[in-house]
Amino acid sequence: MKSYQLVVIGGGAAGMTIAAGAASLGAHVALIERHTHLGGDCLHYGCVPSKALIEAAHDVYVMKQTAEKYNVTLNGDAVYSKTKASVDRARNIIQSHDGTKRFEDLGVDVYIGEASFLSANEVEVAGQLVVGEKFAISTGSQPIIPPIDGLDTVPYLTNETIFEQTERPERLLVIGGGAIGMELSQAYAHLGTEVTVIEGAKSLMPKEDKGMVEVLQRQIEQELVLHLNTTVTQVRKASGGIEVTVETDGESRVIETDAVLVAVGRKPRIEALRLDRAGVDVQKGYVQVDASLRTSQRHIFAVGDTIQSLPFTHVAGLEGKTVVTNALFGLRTKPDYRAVPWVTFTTPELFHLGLTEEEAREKYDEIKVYQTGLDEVDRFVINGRTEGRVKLIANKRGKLIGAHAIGEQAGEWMQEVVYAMARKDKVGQLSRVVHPYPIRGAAVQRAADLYWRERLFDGPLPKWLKRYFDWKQGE
Ligand SMILES: Cc1cc2nc3c(=O)[nH]c(=O)nc-3n(C[C@H](O)[C@H](O)[C@H](O)COP(=O)(O)OP(=O)(O)OC[C@H]3O[C@@H](n4cnc5c(N)ncnc54)[C@H](O)[C@@H]3O)c2cc1C
Ligand SMILES: NC(=O)c1ccc[n+]([C@@H]2O[C@H](COP(=O)([O-])OP(=O)(O)OC[C@H]3O[C@@H](n4cnc5c(N)ncnc54)[C@H](O)[C@@H]3O)[C@@H](O)[C@H]2O)c1
Repeated sequence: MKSYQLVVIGGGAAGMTIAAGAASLGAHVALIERHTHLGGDCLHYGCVPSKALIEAAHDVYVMKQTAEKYNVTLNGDAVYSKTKASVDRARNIIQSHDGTKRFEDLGVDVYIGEASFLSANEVEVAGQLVVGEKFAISTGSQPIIPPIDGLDTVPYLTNETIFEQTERPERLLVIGGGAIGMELSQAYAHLGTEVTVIEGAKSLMPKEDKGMVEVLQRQIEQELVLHLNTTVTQVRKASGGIEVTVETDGESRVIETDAVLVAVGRKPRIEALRLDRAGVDVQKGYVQVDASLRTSQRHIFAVGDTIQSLPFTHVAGLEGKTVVTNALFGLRTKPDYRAVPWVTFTTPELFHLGLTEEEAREKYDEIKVYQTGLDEVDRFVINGRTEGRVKLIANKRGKLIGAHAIGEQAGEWMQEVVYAMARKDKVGQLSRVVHPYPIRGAAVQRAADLYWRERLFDGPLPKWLKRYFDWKQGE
């Protein structure tokens, strides 16, 4: 039996941040991971392989578009083993930065095995007893598998298996039109797969600003088949592949496919932890925490995808840093979620910060919306990639409360708005930032310029100025 000042359970984005931070400050730390590798979902089954796949698929898409544009004939299809090699390469390199050795060098004891609480201060892992003064639960999440008749009779894919496929399916049916569904369905479509997406809701990506989703939907519908407001009622093996029965407005139809990807959301991975034995409260499947990320047992913290905050790697990191100081020094600091952006890496990219227009209208009596199409921004015109828009949302005093964009590389050039929101800037301040001509970020400035145009030209000022200049002329 060994005892530690801090025991971190789960070696993903949040757990690695906590273990490295606490050990660097000199604490005695244990890090427990059920897989033989650290890195968590983001590195092995999430962000990294998905972005590598998207990038490879994007290369193929751009290559085909470019060939068509310049009248070049391409022979043959992209070989999937090369795409898979890009995915493996990205994972391997990043894994080498985040391997067990890095943590052992920092003085962390790494335990490999699935942890379960025996009591509020003891966990068992691979037959060993580990005792802790403080604990951090960072065990992440797992895919939700909907109760669809026959789904378990076919080898359906999830984010945990799709990146291991060595062959590209000719036909892919994706259940769920959210972040994973959109990113992966489009990537496979770009690689040449015939893709069908089944989304239960009336629109794609319900958490996103509607104006942005409209643009995405227009693009997506050119590349794959989309069924909204549709449910899957049955899945079964057939001689030619897999038959999926779907229902829209009471009407059934059967779709034949070679593979099915389930992407209908995620839930915390906490069953194995036996939180009941530690006395940690769980509600609706999430670990309950207060604003300082303490659970119902004050010495046990929970972070990342196990709690009901924002399920992103950068948020897991933000929460992990908060836990280091709170657990080691007994502080009550809170993660600041006010300026947390996220990006869906579709083509074009979808950027989200703060309130959507729909949420802002519900929350405030009066809001201001400043938006511009990318066809009004020179760099997008030059590149011939004008599909997209930027929307800045402000309260009646002009303070930024939301920002959304869809466009080529929107995740990169919208970052200046995150800085502005974190500084509690007004929209007008973004207009004063000098942007080198002709970068894509000028789209932000162009939308922000509308703030001044409204103030200067839509009010009484132009009338007064006209009178003044008429008077001067007549002097
Ligand atoms: C396909 C996909 C794409 C994504 N893309 C992005 C993206 O582009 N950007 C972004 O910000 N987010 C993305 N995400 C979300 C992101 O992956 C998660 O929000 C992030 O990984 C959460 O970090 P975490 O530390 O909470 O959990 P994880 O990174 O999943 O780490 C949890 C770790 O705990 C381990 N564990 C679980 N139970 C136990 C146990 N009992 N004992 C020991 N160890 C245990 C797991 O094996 C895992 O290693 C994506 C997710 C998916 C599925
Ligand atoms: N770029 C990124 O940052 C990124 C990328 C991928 C995933 N993620 C993270 O992973 C999380 C999970 O992604 P996800 O796509 O699984 O979930 P999601 O919540 O984003 O989307 C799930 C979708 O499935 C639909 N749905 C639910 N049940 C259904 C059913 N039975 N039939 C048809 N449709 C159904 C929902 O209406 C929703 O649109 C995201 O919330 C996000 O935080 C992030």
